[in-house]
Amino acid sequence: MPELFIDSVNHWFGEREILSSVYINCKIGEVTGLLGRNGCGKSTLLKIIFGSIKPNFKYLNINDKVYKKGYQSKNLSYLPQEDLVPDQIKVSIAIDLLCPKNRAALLKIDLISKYLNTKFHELSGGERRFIECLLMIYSDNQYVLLDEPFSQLSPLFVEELKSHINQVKISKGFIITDHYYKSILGISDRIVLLHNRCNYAIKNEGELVLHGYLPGFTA
Ligand SMILES: Nc1ncnc2c1ncn2[C@@H]1O[C@H](COP(=O)(O)OP(=O)(O)OP(=O)(O)O)[C@@H](O)[C@H]1O
Repeated sequence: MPELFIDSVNHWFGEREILSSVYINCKIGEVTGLLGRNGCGKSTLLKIIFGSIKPNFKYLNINDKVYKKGYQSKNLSYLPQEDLVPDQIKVSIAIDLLCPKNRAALLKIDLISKYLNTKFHELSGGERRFIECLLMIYSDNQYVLLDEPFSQLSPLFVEELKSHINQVKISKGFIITDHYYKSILGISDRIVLLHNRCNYAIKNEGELVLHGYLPGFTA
């Protein structure tokens, strides 16, 4: 099955080791949920996969080909925590640039058709985030990295976004991180926790307590 995986990720910021022998993957048809405490290195890991941070070491493989930077595969979309599209670009132009093959599907979405001729800086923070997430979900690429897609969104937008991810995931692989952990648990086929610089495969919510991500009861 086609797959993106990154192995043996090692990264230091100055004297501090952030990631140590980290592995994460996603297959086509799958959502991998990435959880972890503030500052544990989730965004750094996504940036390393995309290629905007050069780590001390990593092995990145996308569809059986090795890459130095994920974006060089021309098959990887990445939503950073920050704004994605420049302020002065209109929604319609962003669709042409990022999702030409899926324009028709995007035009069926109410908020997109409403704001087609609107510039990104004229949208509210949540509207902008929602549309930027959709641009990545419906991008022409097979693999999609989403860094905190839900955090600025009202509950209805969160549900709508989850439904779009479910609709397209048959032909795509996602790695998604967010602190709306219930949404991540709900939408993911697998959960990876970053903790103490390492990755852990998580089988249930109890293990998130065990590893200190969720608060738990002590005897
Ligand atoms: N450019 C940088 N230079 C030095 N340290 C950095 C840099 N970027 C991030 N860090 C540090 O690396 C650690 C991991 O940061 P990162 O943004 O990857 O965490 P995160 O898991 O995404 O956190 P959050 O959930 O709060 O968004 C943090 O302690 C942060 O202070």
